[in-house]
Amino acid sequence: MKKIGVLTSGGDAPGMNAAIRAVVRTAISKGMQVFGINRGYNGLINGDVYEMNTRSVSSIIQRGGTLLYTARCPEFRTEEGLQKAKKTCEELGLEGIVVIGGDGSFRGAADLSERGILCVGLPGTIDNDIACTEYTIGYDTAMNTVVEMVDKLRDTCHSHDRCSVVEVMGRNAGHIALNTGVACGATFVLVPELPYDLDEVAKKMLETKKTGKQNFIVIVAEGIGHSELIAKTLEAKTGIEARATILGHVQRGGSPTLRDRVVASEMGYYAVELLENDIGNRVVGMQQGKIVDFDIQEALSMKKPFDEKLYQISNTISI
Ligand SMILES: Nc1ncnc2c1ncn2[C@@H]1O[C@H](COP(=O)(O)OP(=O)(O)OP(=O)(O)O)[C@@H](O)[C@H]1O
Ligand SMILES: O=P(O)(O)OC[C@H]1O[C@](O)(CO)[C@@H](O)[C@@H]1O
Ligand SMILES: [Mg+2]
Repeated sequence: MKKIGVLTSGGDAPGMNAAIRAVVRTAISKGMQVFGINRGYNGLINGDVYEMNTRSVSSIIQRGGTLLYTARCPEFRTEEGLQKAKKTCEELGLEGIVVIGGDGSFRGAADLSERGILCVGLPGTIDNDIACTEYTIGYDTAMNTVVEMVDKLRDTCHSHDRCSVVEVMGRNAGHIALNTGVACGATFVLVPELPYDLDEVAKKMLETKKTGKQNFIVIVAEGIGHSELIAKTLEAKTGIEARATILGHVQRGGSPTLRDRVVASEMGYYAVELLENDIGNRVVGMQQGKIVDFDIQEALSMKKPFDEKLYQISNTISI
């Protein structure tokens, strides 16, 4: 392959820029031409594409967001949209595309691969909810943002002897909630993967209060939601004043951590190696710390286990 494209799609994630940089520079170092596609699959449909060089990606490794912008593109789910995208690729001579995004973006990448444009997916989402990989680009940065915010909430909870109910992102996955809960010493973590009972949460708050505990953090995963109602309910059940905070999109921004920059660089390099060898319809992932790749359909059919051991550890030591 001599000409490839790169795009970002779905929700953005810190480290996407580091991945774009790695793709562009690896491709150029291998004598390939590389084109940036703006706003996900929209750019492919509308021909919003430009040739990149080594300097196009200068000084972006430390920046959050994505230089190529991102979008959700309903038209790409139609045959007409896919044919328009294919036509853009054929006109430009693009033989392969690196798609940085989540599971939806990978479905689109599989559809385009089936139509002759070989795509390689890189997992870019803060949620870490992609089954074929232990790690997704953006996860570490988002969790560190949550930890920084919850530490601030802890300060004011401490001053007022309160409970802070903090809702964190993760769509239908509780990985961010569980890990940040452990890291912030949360009394309870509520995740969509496991059943919960607010009577149990209240009971634990009251029991630990008896031993001298004066302030409380309860982490609620986005998939559970209703954090305002949860705060009110816990206040009514315990008599401890509670406030809800929904952290929201602040979790999607910011300068990527070392881990996100390094993993994004490794995965970007790996994706170009696949395309260089005319291998497409693959998703790049990490297994036991090593970068590996899977057939897209196989990757999409996998199920990600939830770390119940860590949940148990969290409950045991937050007393
Ligand atoms: N089944 C599908 N077939 C073809 N294209 C799809 C399909 N699902 C999603 N896409 C394309 O991928 C884009 C991104 O998908 P989606 O909005 O699900 O985000 P994602 O990649 O899963 O990322 P995240 O969940 O992290 O935000 C969609 O807007 C659409 O263009
Ligand atoms: O960009 P939007 O549409 O607000 O998406 C928010 C969703 O995207 C994510 O940030 C990443 O998948 C989820 O955690 C969240 O549910
Ligand atoms: Mg998704």
